[in-house]
Amino acid sequence: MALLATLADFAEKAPSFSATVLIAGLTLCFVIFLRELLSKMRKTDLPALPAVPGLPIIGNLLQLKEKKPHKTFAKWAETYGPIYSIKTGAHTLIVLNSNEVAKEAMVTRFSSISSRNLSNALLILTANKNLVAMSDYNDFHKMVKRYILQSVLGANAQRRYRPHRDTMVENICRHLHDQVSSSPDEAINFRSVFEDELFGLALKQAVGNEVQSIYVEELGTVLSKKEMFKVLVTDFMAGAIEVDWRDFFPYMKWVPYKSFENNIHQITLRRKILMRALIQKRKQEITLGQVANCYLDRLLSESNGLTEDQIMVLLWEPIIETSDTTLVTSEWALYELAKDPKRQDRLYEDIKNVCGIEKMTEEQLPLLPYLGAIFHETLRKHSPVPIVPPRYVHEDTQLGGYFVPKGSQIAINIFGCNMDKNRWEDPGEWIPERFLDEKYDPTDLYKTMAFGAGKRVCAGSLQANLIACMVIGRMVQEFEWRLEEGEEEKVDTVGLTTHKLHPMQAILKPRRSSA
Ligand code: HEM
Repeated sequence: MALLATLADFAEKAPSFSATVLIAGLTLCFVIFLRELLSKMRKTDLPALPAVPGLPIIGNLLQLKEKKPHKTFAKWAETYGPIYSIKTGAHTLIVLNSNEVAKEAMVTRFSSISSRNLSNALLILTANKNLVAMSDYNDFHKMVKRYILQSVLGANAQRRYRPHRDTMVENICRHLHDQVSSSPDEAINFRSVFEDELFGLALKQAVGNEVQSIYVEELGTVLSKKEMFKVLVTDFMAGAIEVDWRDFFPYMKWVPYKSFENNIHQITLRRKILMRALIQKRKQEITLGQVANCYLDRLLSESNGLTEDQIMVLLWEPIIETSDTTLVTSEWALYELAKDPKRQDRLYEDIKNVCGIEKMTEEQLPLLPYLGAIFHETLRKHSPVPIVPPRYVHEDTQLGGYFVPKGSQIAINIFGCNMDKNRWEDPGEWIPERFLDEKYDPTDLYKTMAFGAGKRVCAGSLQANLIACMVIGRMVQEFEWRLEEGEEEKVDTVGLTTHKLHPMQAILKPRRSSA
């Protein structure tokens, strides 16, 4: 009111027309300012978030020493509820553990929480957020998401790559048959066979062929496919969980941490050199007129505006994404089936009823709802991406009825959502039948939060579904699976995604001849 009176007083002394305009303008500004202030005050009237008690300066960091924060977060949710805050050094991290609050953050309040907050390691490894999955939500993101969907992950592109997937599945069957026939009583490491084939598929989609080896001029040596896998996949996965303590104390950024920096820079440099060689190889093939219809061809033809470094990381993205989470899902599903003969028999009978003596095909997937249920239950219990790459709140907002201030970081704990006792009966048990309930649409890929939600939902969910379901189904159609003794207890995970720490060892008995 005092401000309004001062304005009136000022107007009396000013020439009448311009004074009226001025008063109107200033009054409008004041009303806007007042509205903003009131809306802020209303927000802060919301209750404060429950906070997990921690220590001064370091907050809850010591409680997160074990490299499986998703499990600690889910445990805290039992005491503090589905949404609470913790302190990670200088930062406030808001942790979401139920489908309701996670969806509110990913869909309803997305516009206030749409940018990424990456660790120092991830910033370097993603060449400053140049991946579709790690970029902020902006024009660059929309453009490169369109590229990857049109060229690799969308329905049309996946139809084009169908022969590659079929070849991959049959190669896996052939390798396993060979191993079983040469040593029938020996346990088999399914992962080592699948990993190699899946990486081959990733290379075919990205650069047009499987590349069994490549001469890398900058290294002066030939790299085998196994060595390429290490440079492009394994090293990144290890680097991504490297902790730089300066992430938690930004005011200490000036302190050098040489061992961390050297390690991450080495990983990035080796990847860059190898990707450059792969790109060079494809460019030579293009000049020779070899058609491949791969992602690189598209990136090169669309490259106006994309730098060489951007093309390199964008091309690398589907290689790492194809090679990891689908493998995690398929291995856990086969582990659960090998442990559970009754459910394995049920799946086998279903496949036999639908396919007879013929090999199962992708066209038959919609006719196999139990296989679909196995896929979704595995995604739920083993949450391949347990925590969504952190988001950043760039304007004041609210979640779950609590005020969430600008500057907070958000961790969406998918594992916590999938273990929520209020949503899932016996969440710790693997019960695929729960997804046969008629409340679920069999074609819905998003029955759990495994793929995220909203505008940043996983772009690779269709590919993941096709590959994992075909691999699980064909493996059970081809072999009877039993865990080797002592395997049942080996449920520990390692890494950024929920990789089985000990690759599954299973005894396989062929159900069909290798022909
Ligand atoms: C079972 C397998 C998979 C799971 C559980 C999974 C899960 C996820 C999750 C949780 C996100 C983050 C969503 C967010 O930030 O809100 C994501 C994003 C993404 N995923 Fe997947 N993913 C899988 C397979 C794949 C595959 C095979 C590819 C590609 C080859 C892929 C490509 C992507 C991309 C490009 C994004 C970024 C989407 C965007 O930011 O707009 N994913 N995925």
